[in-house]
Amino acid sequence: MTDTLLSASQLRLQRSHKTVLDNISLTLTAGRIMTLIGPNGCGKSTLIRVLLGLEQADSGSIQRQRGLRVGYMPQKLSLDQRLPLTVDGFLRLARGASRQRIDQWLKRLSIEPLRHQSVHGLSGGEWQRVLLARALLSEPQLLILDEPVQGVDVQGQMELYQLIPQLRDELGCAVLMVSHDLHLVMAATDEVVCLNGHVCCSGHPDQVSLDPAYLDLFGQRPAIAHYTHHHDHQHCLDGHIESEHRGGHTHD
Ligand SMILES: Nc1ncnc2c1ncn2[C@@H]1O[C@H](COP(=O)(O)OP(=O)(O)OP(=O)(O)O)[C@@H](O)[C@H]1O
Repeated sequence: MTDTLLSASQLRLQRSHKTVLDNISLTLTAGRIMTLIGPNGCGKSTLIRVLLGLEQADSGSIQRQRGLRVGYMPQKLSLDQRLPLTVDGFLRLARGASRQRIDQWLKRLSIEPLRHQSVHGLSGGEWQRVLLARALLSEPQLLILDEPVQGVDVQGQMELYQLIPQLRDELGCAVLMVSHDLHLVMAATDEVVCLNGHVCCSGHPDQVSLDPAYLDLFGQRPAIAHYTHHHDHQHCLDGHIESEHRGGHTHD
């Protein structure tokens, strides 16, 4: 099947006598978004590292499409604080970086004004967008995002989860992402895999949210009441209001 970019079969991995991954199989297909969800320590990041080839499973197999271009946004990236590095300089270090692509993704992700800023002074949300830009520089066929919204405020989380399907449409890529909250990613995913060492359940988010295995793991949570704020204008990154979008109220 030509649309299959990566397929993993019966992955098992033990660390210090603990079974971290137990009989995991999954298939990533062009144009589809898969979300891994599960409690802390259930093996999400380890699975991603195994799929990326950064860690070796004890058994099982992984087949990748030949020459597959993968963009990876890690959960953590530690940079030496003593290293003077601007956003532009950081992005230029990435695989696939070219002047044109850096310009393109800085604009597309609305972080152009950060270009000459030090990476060490960025807010959590700004840093996540820079990491996303870095993952996109190789024009990936498969985009892997390990907790892309950590450190991002609720409004920013919504915006990022809206952006991900848009990027999928623009690039035609597959997306594999890790999230802690099924309700937040509901609209931004085609398939959810609920992990707890093994695959507890998987399928469309509507199905998974009602699956007894999911409810066992996460409990019968009350529906989350999201605060929805209908903004009638847009802000620049420095906090000013963009005048063409200014609506019925103003800020100091
Ligand atoms: N090298 C190792 N030695 C021992 N245990 C390990 C090793 N690597 C991972 N583990 C354990 O494997 C489990 C899965 O870790 P992993 O980071 O994949 O979880 P996660 O689902 O991504 O967690 P979180 O949501 O907190 O990021 C954890 O219990 C972790 O302690």
